Amino acid sequence: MQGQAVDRGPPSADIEVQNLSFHPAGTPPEAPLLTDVSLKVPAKQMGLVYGRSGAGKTTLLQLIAGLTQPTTGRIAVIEHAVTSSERLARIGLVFQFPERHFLAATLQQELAFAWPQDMVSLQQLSSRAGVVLDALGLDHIPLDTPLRQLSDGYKRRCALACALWCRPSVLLLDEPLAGLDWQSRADIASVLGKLKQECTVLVVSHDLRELEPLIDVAWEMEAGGKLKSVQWPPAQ
Ligand SMILES: Nc1ncnc2c1ncn2[C@@H]1O[C@H](COP(=O)(O)OP(=O)(O)OP(=O)(O)O)[C@@H](O)[C@H]1O
Repeated sequence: MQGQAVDRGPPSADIEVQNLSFHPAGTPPEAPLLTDVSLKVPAKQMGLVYGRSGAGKTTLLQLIAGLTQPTTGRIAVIEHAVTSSERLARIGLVFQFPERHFLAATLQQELAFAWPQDMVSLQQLSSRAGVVLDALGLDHIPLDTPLRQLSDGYKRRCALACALWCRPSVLLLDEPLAGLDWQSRADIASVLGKLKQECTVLVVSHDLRELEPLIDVAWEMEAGGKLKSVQWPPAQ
């Protein structure tokens, strides 16, 4: 990836989860989705949660992002000099296969959803676009290119651009390499390495190859949504 560092935005933050349990209504009492989950990813590090399909990894990201309320436990995204409402706006969440959920026809229109133009001046918008698109290697793509004409790897970069638009301190990524060819996987892994210089990143994945060198701390999610801390890098 060409590009410069993503931004000189707010300081990045620790992600801290303490004794989190999630037991949605309608699920059997003996089978919580998440059980006493605790983790901490220090600022500007990348954390990984891996584990089998259906273990509860995506659910954990949704709870950290505030999309769902935990049954018990505490979630903190700790940074300096921001209010709690600002903090909520500083989490970028990218779902699995985000390109399937684009709302607009072009990158420019999709970015406008991420940062409605009436909130900022045109000058701010175009200067922010320059920084984000350059960081993601999208600077050579005309903003009015139809998203459907882009390769899967470039669509994935576009989804990351939308998540970065509001200068998040924390990025939560669900299977960021899923469904990509080897070249795109390598390219996106390289992008993520760069994003880590600016944001704290938590990735959930069961697909580790390209991500392995980027990971600082890792946990395995076991059956019953229990999290086990693992040595990283793993012993050979
Ligand atoms: N609000 C909810 N109520 C009931 N069941 C739920 C709720 N949210 C998630 N689930 C179920 O919890 C399980 C865990 O789902 P989740 O998507 O978090 O797992 P995952 O580890 O991310 O799996 P994958 O790797 O396949 O994406 C699934 O069986 C899902 O259907």
